[in-house]
Amino acid sequence: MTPSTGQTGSSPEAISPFAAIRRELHQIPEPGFAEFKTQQFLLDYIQTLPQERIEVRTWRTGILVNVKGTSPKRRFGYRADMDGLPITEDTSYEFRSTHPGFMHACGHDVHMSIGLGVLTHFVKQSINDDITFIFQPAEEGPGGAQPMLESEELRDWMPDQIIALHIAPEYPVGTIATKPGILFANTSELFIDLTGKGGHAAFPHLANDMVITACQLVSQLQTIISRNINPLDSAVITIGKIEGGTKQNIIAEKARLEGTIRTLSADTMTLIKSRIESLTAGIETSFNCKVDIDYGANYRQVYNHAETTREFMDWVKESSDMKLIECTEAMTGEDFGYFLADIPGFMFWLGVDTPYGLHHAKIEPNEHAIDLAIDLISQYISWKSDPNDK
Ligand SMILES: CC(=O)N[C@@H](CCC[C@H](N)C(=O)O)C(=O)O
Repeated sequence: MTPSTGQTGSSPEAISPFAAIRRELHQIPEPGFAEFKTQQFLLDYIQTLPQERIEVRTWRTGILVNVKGTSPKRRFGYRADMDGLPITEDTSYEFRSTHPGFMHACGHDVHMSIGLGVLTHFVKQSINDDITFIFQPAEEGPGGAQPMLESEELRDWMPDQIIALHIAPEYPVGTIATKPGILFANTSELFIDLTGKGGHAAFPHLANDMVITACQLVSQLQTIISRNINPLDSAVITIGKIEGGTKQNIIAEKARLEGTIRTLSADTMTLIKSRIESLTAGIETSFNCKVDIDYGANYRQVYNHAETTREFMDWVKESSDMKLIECTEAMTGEDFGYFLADIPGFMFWLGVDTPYGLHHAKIEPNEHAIDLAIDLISQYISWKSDPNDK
């Protein structure tokens, strides 16, 4: 765990221990609730720390660590997500994913290594209050936050205030961005199965072609955004995957659309789902087919606690070396929203300065952000836990 190669593997620049950990994690991305190697890697690292003031529990493929304070009055929480994405990596790294077809393309390797860094800090340097470190599986789906919050394992280590971060490719290293109130959207996955009548390519009049039907439906779905949503509101429907048919000269009996819906309000989500159901009912009639809709995982919005977030933002401006941007909300989703529904706290964007966006096969977050984030969060929690304060 002491690689001496640089950011892309081609430079001889030395890297920090937590950037080295990130590289180890980067090589073993796993799907939600199958983060077995990731869990073991984290447990192995935690085992190397002094054990006197920590307790460790596992929950499915997640991990909870309790760091005991010296005279606790409250409990802070840091949450990191653990899962990778089904993307074939195309970075210039020497430490690319060793799991074909999977990649940490959403920064969860960075989030976890920052979690280990902050944990290491507080194991070595005690504070008054307790801290729960939450390594949460399945953020990309089907969603680990909600069941983890309901788990026995978390119940007596439930934080009074919680923090999480997400890497932001578009911001420079040394920058964080956040805002009070809504930061990330409400999301719903969307899976639509179309079943018609297959047939010979030469006899379209004897079949009900689900490729044509799927194309029509994709176009109709976009009219919900352009024609049914108030232009002063915001919503997104993205169909990210289409499957259909079996061969070029066979009319497709089946097609499947896979996508996601994003809204800034719960009411708009309800409206969109109702419009999808009306449009698909019309598709059933006009294309003489069967349509099945599955909304998959639904995440509630990430809503930053106003007072706590404003206090953090003021502290960053006055007491840290990081540059703070008060950003606008984004249509990304995050099941950390479930934590924030129960516990005051906030999420912030961490600048990692890379030209490729989240979920891109070429994304290469700048690892210098890791140590900056570890320092920032450690200092903030220490400040909050100071008995002379608040
Ligand atoms: C930060 C980020 O990229 N989050 C994901 C969360 C996925 C939620 C769910 N699987 C969905 O697609 O609705 C995102 O895609 O925004």
